[in-house]
Amino acid sequence: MSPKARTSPVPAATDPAIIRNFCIIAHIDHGKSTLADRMLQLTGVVEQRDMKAQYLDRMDIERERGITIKSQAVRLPWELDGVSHALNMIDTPGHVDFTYEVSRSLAACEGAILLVDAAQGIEAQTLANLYLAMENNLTIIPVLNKIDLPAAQPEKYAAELANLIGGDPDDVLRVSGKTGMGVEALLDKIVRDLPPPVGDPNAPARAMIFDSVYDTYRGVVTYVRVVDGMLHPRERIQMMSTRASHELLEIGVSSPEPTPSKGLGVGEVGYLITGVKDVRLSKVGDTVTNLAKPAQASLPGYADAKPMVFSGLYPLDGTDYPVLRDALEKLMLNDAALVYEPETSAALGFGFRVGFLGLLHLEITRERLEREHNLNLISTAPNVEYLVTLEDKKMVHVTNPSEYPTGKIAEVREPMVSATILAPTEFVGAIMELCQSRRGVMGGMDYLSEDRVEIRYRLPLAEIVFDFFDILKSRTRGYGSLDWKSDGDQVADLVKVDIMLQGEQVDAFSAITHRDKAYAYGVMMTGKLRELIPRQQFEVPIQAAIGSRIIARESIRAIRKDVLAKCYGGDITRKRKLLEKQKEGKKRMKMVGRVEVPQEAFIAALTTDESKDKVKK
Ligand SMILES: Nc1nc2c(ncn2[C@@H]2O[C@H](COP(=O)(O)OP(=O)(O)OP(=O)(O)O)[C@@H](O)[C@H]2O)c(=O)[nH]1
Repeated sequence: MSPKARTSPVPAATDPAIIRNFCIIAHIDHGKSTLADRMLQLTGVVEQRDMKAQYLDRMDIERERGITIKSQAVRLPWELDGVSHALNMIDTPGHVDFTYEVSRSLAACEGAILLVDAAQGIEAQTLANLYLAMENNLTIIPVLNKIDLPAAQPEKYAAELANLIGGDPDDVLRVSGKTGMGVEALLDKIVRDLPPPVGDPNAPARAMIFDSVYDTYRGVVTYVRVVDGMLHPRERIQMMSTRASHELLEIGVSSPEPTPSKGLGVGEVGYLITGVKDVRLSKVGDTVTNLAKPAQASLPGYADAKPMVFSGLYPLDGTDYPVLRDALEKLMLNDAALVYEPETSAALGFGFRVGFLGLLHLEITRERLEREHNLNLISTAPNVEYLVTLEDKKMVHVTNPSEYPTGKIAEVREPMVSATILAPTEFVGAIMELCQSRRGVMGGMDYLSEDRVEIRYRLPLAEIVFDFFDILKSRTRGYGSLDWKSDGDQVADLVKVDIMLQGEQVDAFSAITHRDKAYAYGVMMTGKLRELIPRQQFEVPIQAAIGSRIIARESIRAIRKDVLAKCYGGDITRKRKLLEKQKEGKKRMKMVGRVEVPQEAFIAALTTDESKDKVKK
């Protein structure tokens, strides 16, 4: 049957019986966005000629990197047995940094397609997302994707999936998002197997906000799922957490372009526009109700996204500070997970301490700031947040080594995570060794099949958030996958290592590390700086210290750079030119005490390999 024959105009879907709300959950790269593309095409909502890969990934960065960052919701018409249905599909991100987006989307659905690459099998985020879906009581449709690949092993992985969620391996659908094979059958199965939404159409309206995005032209666009009652355009609505009221300027569904409608009823997923300019006024997790007939109780919300990693962002050119401030403000309109506050560094000048969900989030934010606002930025070495208790019982939250208290410290607590690693059994030894070296404590181990194992560890966040995944990948030859979630905190033996140039402390290079690793950090940093800082007219000692104890030392020998050395004779204009040029060069230097440090040295010393050139995890 041709795709057209199976689709019909979107019905005014106020009858919940014909609605199905679902999301696609998968490990990163298992093909969610490609499958979503095929569904858009098969249901006819996107014309063949307008189709482009990853249709729903709207941000440039999403397209370039081939990853989904923001969730998207689209309505798809699908006819089964002569009845028109409205399927609301919510595409979700796969990377662990954006898990909070996934959990929000799940709460708006009745069902989830659990998509597994037929050449890879179950991976860590497959499990993590499956557990999230189960916690939300979703009906799960297991699907193997990429069956067109020669390396696909559908039999093996269908058995693995059936073993994991129960059921018969033959019931696991096999599709190819690339060729479209099996996708029609999947759409049929969604209609047949997923329960329609239930809610009370006559009750006061209650709609849950699962995403809010800032659009330059339309202001904040809020995505909602209506649970009870109905929302109409032009009526006044109320946000239940703040009691703030707004007029509904527009309400509609994305299919996938925004299409205004006459209202949204029980079970519907759509967008609303109120004219507010700040996503925080349309907070994710909040409940929207009618002002005239407000609901009694709000829907259960979600936990706020909590920043895990902090880094200082400084403009290379100090005069760009106001531009950076405005840019951050704008970005925050769209990214409720981003937090920032101004900070100053003796070495880098004025900047901001910014909290991120993880390194990928940091990198994407930095890239967007640089690209969309034409900024050149230095980001300082990322840090987790420590809780320091002083002997006088005062407690300090430290997100920046320069805030580390100098007084008598009673204890320092660091954030912990519980991590799940999936890999072929042959790598168990290598994985355990890696986790052990990162101060991990093993929680358990399960065999998913005879050649795949799930290993659980409790580890300090600081030990896994930076380069752990890369090392895991290389030690498992690319087969290991990792997922983690935060798991309280723990007392740790941490120290602050300071770096000094000619006896002057350079705050931007300080770090908080475990005592056992302080020496290695000191040696690494002093060595790196010796290479990076040009020789000066006097000798420059570079020292690493814990308090007043020096743990590593290097020195840069003196030199006097005479730019006029090659200029014999008395050509005054040429001499002046050379001296002018030297002055220009010096502008790019930062003075640390009497030492001139080139900007590049800061960038190179602070750029850990994983905060650079990293594309996908
Ligand atoms: N051969 C084949 N390749 C596929 C299929 N589906 C997806 N791919 C490829 O797999 C890669 C990842 O696909 P995406 O759709 O971007 O994966 P994703 O799960 O959406 O990734 P995130 O959005 O980053 O979570 C791309 O290179 C796709 O072209 C398929 O059915 N067959």
